[in-house]
Amino acid sequence: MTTLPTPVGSPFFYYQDKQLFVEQSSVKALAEQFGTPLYIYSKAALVSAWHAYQEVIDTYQNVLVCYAVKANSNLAILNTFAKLGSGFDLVSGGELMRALKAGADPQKLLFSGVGKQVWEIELALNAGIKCFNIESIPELDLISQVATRLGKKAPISLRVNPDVDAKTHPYISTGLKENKFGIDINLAADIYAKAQSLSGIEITGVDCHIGSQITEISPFADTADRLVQLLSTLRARGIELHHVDIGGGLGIRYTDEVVAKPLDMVKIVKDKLIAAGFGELELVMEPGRSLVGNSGILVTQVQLLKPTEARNFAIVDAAMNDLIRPTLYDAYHGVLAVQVSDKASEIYDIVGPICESGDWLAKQRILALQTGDYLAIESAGAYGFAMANNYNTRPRAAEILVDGTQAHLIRERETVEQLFALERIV
Ligand SMILES: Cc1ncc(COP(=O)(O)O)c(C=O)c1O
Ligand SMILES: N[C@@H](CCCC[NH3+])C(=O)O
Repeated sequence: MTTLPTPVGSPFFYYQDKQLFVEQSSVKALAEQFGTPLYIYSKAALVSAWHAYQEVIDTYQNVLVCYAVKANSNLAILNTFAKLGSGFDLVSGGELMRALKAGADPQKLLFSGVGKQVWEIELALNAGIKCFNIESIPELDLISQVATRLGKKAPISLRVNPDVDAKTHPYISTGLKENKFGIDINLAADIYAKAQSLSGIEITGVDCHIGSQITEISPFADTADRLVQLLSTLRARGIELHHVDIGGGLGIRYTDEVVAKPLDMVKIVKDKLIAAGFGELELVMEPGRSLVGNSGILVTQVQLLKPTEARNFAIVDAAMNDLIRPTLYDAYHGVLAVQVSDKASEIYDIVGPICESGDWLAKQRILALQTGDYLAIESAGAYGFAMANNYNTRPRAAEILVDGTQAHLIRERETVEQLFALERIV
């Protein structure tokens, strides 16, 4: 008897007759129809992930969830969340244009990031976004100048760096003193006082984001303690805010992680705010990965098997340019056979065709493989396609959104001609 693997994270990916399905659609049929490498997202999984945040909104009312566009910025994904009522957290003018194109409400847009440029600030001011999350004093001055020139006031939060340990991978931790992000929380009260005196600035909130793929609640609790201290200092100085933005960062299950629900995390933060007399402030959140990560897979086809003395390599048609997380963070992604075989299993490293030793997607996985088989790389909905690139002149993959039995092509596969269309021989 062949035991079927268990997909992680979402019930919308499952096996039926040894075949992997996304909702009511066969992954093999989609791979044959659209080719590989292929990103496939489940609409039901996206909506279900949103519902975990809707539960927070329903429980506490005065809550705004702003999906972090960087995690997966496809217009169809943004539109799905916009229709569910989501706002968006943006880090570039490009993301702002995407969000507007996808139907975002400008009043639910946040602009984060350490290096906002003048054209991006102008675009955001003219769109009438909810808030700029400010990361430094020079940025505060710049935004005030641009707003004054346009005859506007820029609504701002200071992104404070609470110096808490998010207990995650160092490359995706952002709330420690040595990270480039945010403003030292101990300096924030004075900078708010300065902001009050700037002609182009309207203070509306405080913001923080301590890192990504956080699985424990305690770093959020520590952050809430630090925020409450700051809010009290500001109140004593006569500065009242409208909202508290606790950022994103909740993790997902890649293997066996047990991750807190958004409501459980928010309850701890809200309890602290309420106890300190700040319960009436609007709560803003910027989740990315937890809304999309386990809603997507990357499907790839085995090109050939290459046994060597040290390793069995399965060389597949997806590579580090399609999904860079293993190479960049040593990240683990589950690998599922799209069609489970009764043949004997072996241990494989799943690698791409790119000329880098770091070009691997998974190591030491037990699989029964032959040339032509399809594999699904799990938990690829967040920071997958969004971080894809064209290294080795590889066109980026197509993207499909499955809704029940229907599959919508939401991004065509790039062509090689498109990759050099902007280049000139001189
Ligand atoms: C400012 C900001 N907000 C939100 C996010 C989304 O984070 P996550 O995908 O971990 O929820 C990020 C990325 O980590 C970020 O840098
Ligand atoms: N790209 C990272 C997350 C970074 C989040 C950006 N602040 C990842 O794949 O895990």
